[in-house]
Amino acid sequence: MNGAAIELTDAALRFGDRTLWSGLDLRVEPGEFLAVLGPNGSGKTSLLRVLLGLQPLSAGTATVAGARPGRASERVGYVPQQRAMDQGLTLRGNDLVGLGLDGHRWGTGLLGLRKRRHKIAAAVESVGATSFASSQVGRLSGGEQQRLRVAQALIGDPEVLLCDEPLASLDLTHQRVVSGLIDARRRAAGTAVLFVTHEINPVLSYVDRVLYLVDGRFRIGTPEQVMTSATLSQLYGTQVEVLRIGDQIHVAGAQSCLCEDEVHHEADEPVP
Ligand SMILES: Nc1ncnc2c1ncn2[C@@H]1O[C@H](COP(=O)(O)OP(=O)(O)OP(=O)(O)O)[C@@H](O)[C@H]1O
Repeated sequence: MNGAAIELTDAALRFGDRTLWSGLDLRVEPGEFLAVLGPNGSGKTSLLRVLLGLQPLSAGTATVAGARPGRASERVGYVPQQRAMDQGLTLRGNDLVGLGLDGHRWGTGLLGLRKRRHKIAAAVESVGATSFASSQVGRLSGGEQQRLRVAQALIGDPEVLLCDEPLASLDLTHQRVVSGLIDARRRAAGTAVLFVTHEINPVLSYVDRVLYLVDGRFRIGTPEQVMTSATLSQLYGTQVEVLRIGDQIHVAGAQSCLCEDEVHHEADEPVP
């Protein structure tokens, strides 16, 4: 792919009187890992919705995988937040992953079906899900379901991977597995990753740059540039302390901020 994987120019998003962000210039390169951080309601998911073509910008322009948002969906993968699927869901893991394939590309003949099956098996194997991919997804654990969602998002070999808090409600082990899979793909295939998260620590070693949104303001830069007491205090408009403990970053003092220390539990209950 020539040029940026994602490009926003002087982009703004407003709902009524409220400006979520404006004057946003962002260029994400192929293979880059960009973390999008910010408190609840700062517009992280809305940014993803813009890039998916589900939400028009109020001003400015956006390009994703070389096209207007939503126009190149076969070149864009999407990993949603982990949510336990209905236990009664009889869809099998392999079929869930297969939903990520563009049906037209494979045809309906025997050859097409065989190629499709191989492609699904390879995607399932790449996320270490072979042993449970023929089970009904409703009976799988949250971590297993999330691995299948990553396989579904990656099976079409996307140029851009959009992730909406894919680690939320996963335990630490599965956070590592899922984020490691995403990192491995962008290194191997040059997939650009835009990763919305409340917690930077599970992905800190992968993050090239951070887009940090707070109440209409934002900062873009490397974690070293953005995750400092001075920068976050300025963004939040109040004193915020950023502490580096070992290889982790802890943010203290920002009201409803990063929630770095929030404990996540594996979601067992279906979320309505
Ligand atoms: N279509 C819409 N119409 C009006 N307001 C909206 C719409 N979509 C989102 N909002 C508002 O925009 C704000 C930002 O929402 P968004 O979901 O993007 O935040 P977020 O940063 O992802 O938050 P969280 O961390 O809680 O998931 C919220 O206050 C939300 O209510």
